[in-house]
Amino acid sequence: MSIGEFVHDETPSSEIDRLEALYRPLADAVRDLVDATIRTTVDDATIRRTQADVEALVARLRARQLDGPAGVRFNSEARAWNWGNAVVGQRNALAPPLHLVRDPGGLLHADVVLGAAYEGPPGLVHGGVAALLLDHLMGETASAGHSRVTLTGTLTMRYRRGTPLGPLRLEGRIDREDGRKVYVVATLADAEGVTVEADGVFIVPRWA
Ligand SMILES: CCCCCCCCCC(=O)SCCNC(=O)CCNC(=O)[C@H](O)C(C)(C)COP(=O)(O)OP(=O)(O)OC[C@H]1O[C@@H](n2cnc3c(N)ncnc32)[C@H](O)[C@@H]1OP(=O)(O)O
Repeated sequence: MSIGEFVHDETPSSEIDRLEALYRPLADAVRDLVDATIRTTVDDATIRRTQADVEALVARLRARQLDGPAGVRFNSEARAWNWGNAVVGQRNALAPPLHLVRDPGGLLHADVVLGAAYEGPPGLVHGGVAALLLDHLMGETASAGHSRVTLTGTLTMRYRRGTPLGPLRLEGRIDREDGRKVYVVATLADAEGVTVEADGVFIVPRWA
């Protein structure tokens, strides 16, 4: 990864707010489409008609688009946006998405509801999805409010019990720091308590 992928872009924060408000409902609708596609029991003809409709919508969006991924952009107001991010991308229907909340005292948390699209074992969250969400939350924790860039160096997960689909909470905090290494601990929990514990080393890369 090079620093060239973080692009300085002087789009005002108000315009980013406007674009978020425009795209978020579209991503929500596509997310709903994914869930409906998994769970529908309609007849074959309806499935085929829906497929044609979806293909027409895709063609409409492809009329004008970027050549590659959206990347990460930031302006001089310290506003950063990454439309396609796998966990928080506001235009990404694959992202749950996670809304991160910084608590006084350095804890970062997020409440999320995971549905059928995130299933691994029956009724349970896929282990890789749990790791994905925790990795992102921990990376954001290590970056200390976007004051520095950190990348995941080593991530360790302990799956204590299955995580049921439904409402969940993630929490992360910095345990300690040693030079460019930031040690983060985090949990994923349901209403009954912790299901996954994670600890990781996040590195401020030498190029940052
Ligand atoms: C601001 C926005 C916030 C958004 C948050 C998003 C969170 C998303 C999290 C991710 O998914 S990041 C993507 C997944 N991670 C990567 O792709 C990282 C790939 N690896 C690298 O880019 C480099 O290997 C890395 C930046 C991790 C380290 O390269 P450096 O050249 O900067 O490290 P260097 O070799 O100088 O080592 C510095 C220290 O870190 C230690 N270290 C290096 N790599 C490590 C590693 N992988 N695990 C643990 N420790 C590591 C190394 O031993 C050394 O310790 P000491 O100072 O004690 O000697």
